Formats: sequence, structure tokens, C-alpha cells
Amino acid sequence: MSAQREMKEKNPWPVTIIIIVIGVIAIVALVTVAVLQNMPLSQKYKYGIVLDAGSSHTALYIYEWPAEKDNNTGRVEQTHSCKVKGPGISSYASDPWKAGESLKECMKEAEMKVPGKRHHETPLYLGATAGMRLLNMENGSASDQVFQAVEGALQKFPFSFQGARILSGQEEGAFGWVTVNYLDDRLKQGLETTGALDLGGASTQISFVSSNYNGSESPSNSVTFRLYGNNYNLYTHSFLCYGKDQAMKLMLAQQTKSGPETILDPCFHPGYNETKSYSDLYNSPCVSNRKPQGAPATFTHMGRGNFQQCQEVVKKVFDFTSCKYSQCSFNGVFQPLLQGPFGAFSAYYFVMNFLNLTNTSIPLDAVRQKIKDYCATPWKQVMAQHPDVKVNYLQEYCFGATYILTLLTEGYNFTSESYSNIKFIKKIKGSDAGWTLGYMLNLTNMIPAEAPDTPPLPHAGYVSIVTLMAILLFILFLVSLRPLWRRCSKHPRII
Ligand SMILES: Nc1nc2c(ncn2[C@@H]2O[C@H](COP(=O)(O)OP(=O)(O)OP(=O)(O)O)[C@@H](O)[C@H]2O)c(=O)[nH]1
Repeated sequence: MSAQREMKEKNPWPVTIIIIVIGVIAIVALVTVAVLQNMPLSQKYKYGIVLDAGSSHTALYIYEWPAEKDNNTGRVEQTHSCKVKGPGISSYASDPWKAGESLKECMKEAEMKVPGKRHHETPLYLGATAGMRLLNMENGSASDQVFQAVEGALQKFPFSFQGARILSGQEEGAFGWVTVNYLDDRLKQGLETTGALDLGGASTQISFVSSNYNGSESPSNSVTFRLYGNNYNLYTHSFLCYGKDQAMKLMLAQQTKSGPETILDPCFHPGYNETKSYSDLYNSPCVSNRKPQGAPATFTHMGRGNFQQCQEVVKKVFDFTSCKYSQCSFNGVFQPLLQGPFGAFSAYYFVMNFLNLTNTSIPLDAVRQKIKDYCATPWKQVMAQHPDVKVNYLQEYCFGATYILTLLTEGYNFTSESYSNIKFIKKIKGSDAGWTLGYMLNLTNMIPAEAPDTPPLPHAGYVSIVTLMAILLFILFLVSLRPLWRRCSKHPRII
């Protein structure tokens, strides 16, 4: 037999198929790694709780932010709020344990709202404002006892309690400003900032950045910050006793100087008639030294409903006579030129919202006319028109609106033009305007001094590039196998 020719079919297809399969697996593996390695971690949240122990009431706020973004910005959101029943903690001076008790209901709500496994790491803060400032001035040991009771109650909850303290007026003003500008994303983006106007029950704050204020004139009004790589020189002032409730005491003290049995008050509606006690009126350090000698136990508080006359009485609670600086607001307090937009919250909002006056494009004269008409409305009619509004709030809107207008125009020097720069606000993007968020951001170091580094590419961009590169490499690899293709396209070789 002729030399047996060994027929061996050398078919290259299996090799090619193996190479393609390995290539595809490699690409899939590469892309999978790119996706998994750079995928944002599954969204875990962190929480923080702040109790705002104000003069008129206490409110609890829960904030939430993605766990891996502690150091980033614009991501902290208010997820829950709870209004504590009853008055502010400073009202429990004679029964301090009740101050602690009063917080329990809202704290239990917080226990339900914050996931159990996060309780222990959730910081809990209590900040007290003007009510406790006044109590502390008046009776330091009573104030200490209220804090002891409150701390005792808060420590019983599973959160990480970080203490209870009185905020200074300057802190209250500055943190309110931080909250407003943080929520508006103005800090991170280095935009022109918004001033903050806060009208509480016992104090009121004004805070804004003015280009003609560098802190050298009246340094006690200056707070400096470096946030996201920008320096801010903030002007802030807190007027103790000029919150809405204490200002009303000042206004009533004006009208009861001589200790009368009856007053006909222009800031209350015609037909309003209540018997009030002198000791209740003069029970705060804002007015206690003005109590008329030999006054009766009570006086009859009657309403007259006259806006102009009310404005005259209200003006008397401000002192415009002395100013040792280049310019002042009132009571000899320095204030630089007003600048930029302003957000006005707390009682500014409650009062102006009730009167449908939150739209500041309404000319000031029209605003005055509306308040004038409202004040002149008989008390019976007001009550009949608003059966659902708490009488305690309802009776004070005439005074409240007159006070707000006088404070803004005569006190802070807003004009008919600059009035329209004010926005009356309650919430910004779902979070309440107020000092609490700014306070927590500061204590948890959540606003960096320098702008945070941003990754050069977003996650999707990174994955797309890796996928594209892998596919290109694979095509290159296939092209380099061209000699093999040629052989594949010929007939099988017989060796
Ligand atoms: N109309 C109305 N008034 C309110 C409401 N809540 C609070 N107020 C009043 O608005 C004023 C300011 O309230 P807050 O902003 O809570 O002030 P606060 O924190 O108690 O007071 P400070 O300690 O001075 O900051 C007080 O006179 C309150 O009685 C509300 O829902 N409606």
C-alpha cells in the first residue's frame, strides 16, 4: 500500500470559538468589575435629631442624609417634625420635671421614625433660645433645674444624647442664616447669599452679608465662616425681648404705665374685652422693672382696632434716640446697609400668611391698608370668620402684623423698594427654616471649609468608558488574528 497518508483535518474553528468566548467573558468580567467597584454603596441613611426649645413651645426635627455622603452637601433633609404639646420649657420653672415629661411624646415618635439599628449612633441635641435666656437671667438655679429635668428625660431614650444648652443670640441668628442658604444650595455654589429674618416669641434675629461690613465696626455683630471654599463675613444681631410675645408685653407696658384698671388698646379688635392680671403681664425680665407701683391686681383689656394708633404705640417700644455708630437699627445697635434678598420665617410667616400678605410684590401702602382694615374688624366678626383658628393666635394678628411692619420699616430700615426683597417662608425644599438644621450641620461637621473633591467622572461615564475600551481591545485582538481567519476560510488542509 502506498504510503498511508494520514489524513488529519486541522480545523481552526474550535480555537477561534474558544478565543471569542474567552474574549466575551473577559469583557463581561471587566465591565462587571467596573460597575460593581464604582457603584454607589447601597443607600444607607444616617439621622440626627434636634429639639428647638423655644420660648413659646418646643419642636423636634429629624434630619436624614445618605451615610456615605457625610461630607457632601445639599443632601441633608428634614424627614419629620413634632410639635411638643404645652408651653416652652422655660414655663416649667416652678415644676421642672414637667419640662422633661413634656418631651416624651415627641421623643417616642422619634424612636418610631428612626430605624432601630440607627438609634445608638443618632445624635440628639437640645438647643434652648430666648425663653431660657430670660429664665437664666432671672433665676439661674431654676434654669439649671429645668435643664437637669430635660437632660434626665432625654438620656432615657436610645439615641446618642449630645447635651442641652442655651444658644447665644448670635448663634441663633448665624445658624438660621446657614440653614436658609444651605437649603437653597447657595453656599455650595458660592452664590449671593440670602439674609435671614427670624421672629420668635421672645427674641428676633437679623442676619445678612453686606459688602460694606467687614466686622471692624461693632465686631460683636460679626460672625465669620469659611464654607465650601468661600469666606463669609456675616452681620447678625439678636434683639432679646423683641420676639412677638415679649414685644407685646413691651407694648402693653407702654399702655399700663400708670396702672389703669382699663385700657383701650388700638392693637386689639373693637369689641375685644378680657380681664388680665398685672402680675402675668409683668412676669418677664423684659418688663418686670416697669411694673407700675400700686397697680390693681387686674386690668380690663379692651380693643379699639386702630392701625395708625397701634403703630404709634408700637414705635414707642423701640429707642431711636442714640447711635454711636455710622448707622443703627434701633436701641443703639449697629446695622450695615441692607443688602440682597431676605427670607423671613417663624412668626413673620405665621402672621403674614394668616393675613394673605406673603406676596411682597404687594406695595407697602396696600399692605398697610389691609392691616388697617383687619385691625378695624370687630372681634366677634373675626372669631366668626375663623372658627378653626386658636383664639390665642387669632387675637394677636392685628398686633403681630403692625409689629412686623414697624420692625421691618422703622427698625431695620426696609423701604417700599427693599420690602419686595423679602420672602416670607416656612419651609425650603421640605425643611423648616430656623436655626436647628444649621446647628446640626455645624456640630456634625457636615459643611466642609473647602469645596469637596468631585470624582473626575460620574459612575455611568466611568462604566461606559471601560466598556468601550474593552470592546475596542477585543476588536483589535480579533483583527490581530487575521492570518487565522484566512486559513479558516480555505478548505481543510490534508497533511
Ligand atoms: N399663628 C401662629 N403662631 C404661631 C404658631 N406657632 C408659633 N406661633 C407663634 O409665633 C411666635 C414665634 O414662635 P416660634 O418661632 O416657635 O418662637 P419660639 O422658638 O418659641 O421663640 P424664641 O425662643 O424667641 O425663638 C410665638 O408668638 C408663637 O406663639 C402657629 O402655628 N401659628
